[in-house]
Amino acid sequence: MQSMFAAGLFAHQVALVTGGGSGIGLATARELTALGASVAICGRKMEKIEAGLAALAADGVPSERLFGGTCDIREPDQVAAFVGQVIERFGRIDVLVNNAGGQFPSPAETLSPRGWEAVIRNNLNGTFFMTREVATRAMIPAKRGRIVNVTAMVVRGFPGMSHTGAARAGVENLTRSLAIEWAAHGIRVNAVAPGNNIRSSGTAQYGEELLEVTRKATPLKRLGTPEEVARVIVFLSSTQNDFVTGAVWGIDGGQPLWGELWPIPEPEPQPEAKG
Ligand SMILES: CCCCCCCCCCC/C=C/C(=O)SCCNC(=O)CCNC(=O)[C@H](O)C(C)(C)COP(=O)(O)OP(=O)(O)OC[C@H]1O[C@@H](n2cnc3c(N)ncnc32)[C@H](O)[C@@H]1OP(=O)(O)O
Ligand SMILES: NC(=O)C1=CN([C@@H]2O[C@H](COP(=O)(O)OP(=O)(O)OC[C@H]3O[C@@H](n4cnc5c(N)ncnc54)[C@H](OP(=O)(O)O)[C@@H]3O)[C@@H](O)[C@H]2O)C=CC1
Repeated sequence: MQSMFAAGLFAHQVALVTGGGSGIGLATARELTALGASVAICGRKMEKIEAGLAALAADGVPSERLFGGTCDIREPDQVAAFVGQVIERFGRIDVLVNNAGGQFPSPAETLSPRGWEAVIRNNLNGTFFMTREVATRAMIPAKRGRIVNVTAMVVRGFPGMSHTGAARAGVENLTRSLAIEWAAHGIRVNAVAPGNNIRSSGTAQYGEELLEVTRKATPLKRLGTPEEVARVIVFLSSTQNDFVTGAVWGIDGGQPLWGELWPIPEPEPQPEAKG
């Protein structure tokens, strides 16, 4: 794999990538390890983690620079245990990529309280639990760190998936708050917002038909790749942009600027206000 970054950019550094066993997370882990980082990946399913570790090993990354395990980011005890294992294994954490997340399509009016909570917990709570754990145990004591949150393109709301829209908007705001709170600790906090138009293991679950709708609604008229998202994550994770913090960078082929994202039922015209 040819990298656009300088060889050894992450030498002697340690990165933790949540959801690193597949898709954007794995592409990020591959780029970071190619640049010399030691990487820890986690997810709920061990088979995905094993597949991710195998892909990294096949790239030629030595096993002493790899660590993986199960951790559901929604569970603070599991988060604490995993972060403890990473620190025990590598002694430090320089970079945290909060990539784990996901949701399901549902109109707001039929979304159950448990369905709403499941998605808020998965995307907002989990990101906060992991971030606080890594910051307090590794980054704040070391007075250095870079955190990159992976959200989604929510500037136009997220009709059909309002739960994730709310959660991701929460993560974007958390990004800004922590960028300020932790600036004094030498920690930068940024986010990337992939469009709904990245072809990945994640979007495969939504089917080709919806992906074609999102492609057509993209000014660049193509889908993005996990590697294109990973390169921006890696740039923000590096020391090459030390004056960038609290930013949310879109990777979306111009999608927020133009076009119908996906069909929603045409609303009945509303009566004009009287008086
Ligand atoms: C019409 C608009 C469609 C827009 C499509 C746009 C095109 C693509 C854009 C894609 C952009 C984003 C891409 C990605 O995010 S890639 C990542 C893809 N992966 C996923 O999204 C999967 C992630 N899902 C999960 O991890 C889990 O399903 C989740 C954590 C969300 C929930 O798991 P959990 O174990 O907590 O859930 P439970 O089974 O305990 O259920 C809890 C309640 O949630 C309800 N639920 C769960 N799944 C569904 C479902 N598929 N549909 C409806 N409701 C669901 C469940 O019923 C429970 O509630 P109740 O007890 O009340 O029944
Ligand atoms: N692809 C796209 O177009 C877009 C993607 N995104 C976001 O980008 C991120 C990566 O998505 P992508 O690579 O496409 O999809 P994937 O489904 O391949 O990646 C999601 C990863 O997160 C892990 N994960 C999910 N929930 C949890 C949890 N509670 N605890 C720990 N790990 C978890 C999954 O592993 P496991 O199932 O084993 O837990 C999986 O490895 C996600 O947050 C996604 O929502 C946002 C916008 C668009």
